[in-house]
Amino acid sequence: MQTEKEKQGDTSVEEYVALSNFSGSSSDQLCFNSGDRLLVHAKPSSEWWWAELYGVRGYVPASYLRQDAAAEEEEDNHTSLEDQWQDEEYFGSYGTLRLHLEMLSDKSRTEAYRKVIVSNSASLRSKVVMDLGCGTGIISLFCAQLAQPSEVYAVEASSMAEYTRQLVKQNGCEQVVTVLQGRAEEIELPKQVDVLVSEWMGNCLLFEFMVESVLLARDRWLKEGGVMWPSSAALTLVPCQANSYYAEKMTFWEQPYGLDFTPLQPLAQQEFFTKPKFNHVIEPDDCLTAPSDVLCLDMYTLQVKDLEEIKGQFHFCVEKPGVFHGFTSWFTVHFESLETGGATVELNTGPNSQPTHWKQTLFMLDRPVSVHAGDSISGTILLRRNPFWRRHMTITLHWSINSCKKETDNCQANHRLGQRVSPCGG
Ligand SMILES: N=C(N)NC/C=C/[C@H]1O[C@@H](n2cnc3c(N)ncnc32)[C@H](O)[C@@H]1O
Repeated sequence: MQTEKEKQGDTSVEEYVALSNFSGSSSDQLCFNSGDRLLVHAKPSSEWWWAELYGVRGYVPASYLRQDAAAEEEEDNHTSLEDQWQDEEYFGSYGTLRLHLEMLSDKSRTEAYRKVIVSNSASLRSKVVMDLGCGTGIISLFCAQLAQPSEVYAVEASSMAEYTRQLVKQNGCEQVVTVLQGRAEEIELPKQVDVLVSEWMGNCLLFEFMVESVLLARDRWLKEGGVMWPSSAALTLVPCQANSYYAEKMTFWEQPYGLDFTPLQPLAQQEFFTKPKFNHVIEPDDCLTAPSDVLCLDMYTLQVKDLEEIKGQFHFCVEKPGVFHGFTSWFTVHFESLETGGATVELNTGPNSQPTHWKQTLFMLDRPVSVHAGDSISGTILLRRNPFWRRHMTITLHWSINSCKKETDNCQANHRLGQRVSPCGG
């Protein structure tokens, strides 16, 4: 039987299977559905391929496709959904103390949740609370100690749950707090809840995609009119300088020990500047413009399907001359008051707030660009969830710099374009 390749008589054509639906966002992109068999004619980049479906050709995202043979292979030793969520590794990592110690040692984060409980203690009286992904149970213990809810369901999927039960007992909270071990989207709660509280935010806000579990639990267990904590979340971006990082990873090769190692600089760019730097600490002075919230999530209306692709736009006005090395991002979440008109609590992980264990995330440009006051940097950010590895995403930044140099007495805007595609995952 002739394969598609033989039929096409075109040796370079390969057949791939679509893993997920894709609705293109521009006329040169091909729309397809999960299971469609596409003919890939060219792979101009690692991100976008030129493919054909039912005789129509267009660009398709490579991460949505599996090589046909591999797809059959996968069919045979079927990759389970748990594997696509990497549950064993993920919940295994939360079964040890390392990450819980890091989160508990983060005063800014933990105090923010305590402040939410304290400032809503009166309204929490007789309420039913779900603490999703409770870890050691710190938020549930705050609720039981600092307020008088009638029930707190502390849900934890990892093996930490058995210790959390001991901590609840050790602190005399077993009358109020019930620890339930299991994935929040699978366990049964005794009743609906008035408040769903969770500390789900990952790097770049969404990495780990624990937020999906929060949304599923909201739809299943939150009473009509119930409260989500956090209530909203925003991802913030700012064009920035990163002189020390640039010096450390790039300038270094110019003259190590008096030798010229510059032929290694293209390697350094590929190895150090094509992936996000998660543990970056940006100084306020490194910001070239005012920061801007590029994505805003409303935890009451956000749907799981919205998480596949989230788009934002930005337009930054450069305030001072400097070197544009890249973009830095961080997030802020807000906790609305249980009382109408009550004070909102904010947890801001940016450079002008108390440091947190998330720090900030730096996306380096391939090469730095000098900018001047009055220039503008505008473009788009696209968070695209990986259709296969469900805790991962790719962040794509497109930008253009419009600079208006008055050197020749007239304003010639010169247009410099850029793109950074960053895989955000393990
Ligand atoms: N990354 C940040 N900020 N926090 C990570 C916080 C993760 C904690 O929540 C638990 N967890 C995560 N997802 C679920 C789920 N669907 N059901 C039950 N427990 C879950 C993990 O085992 C950690 O203990």
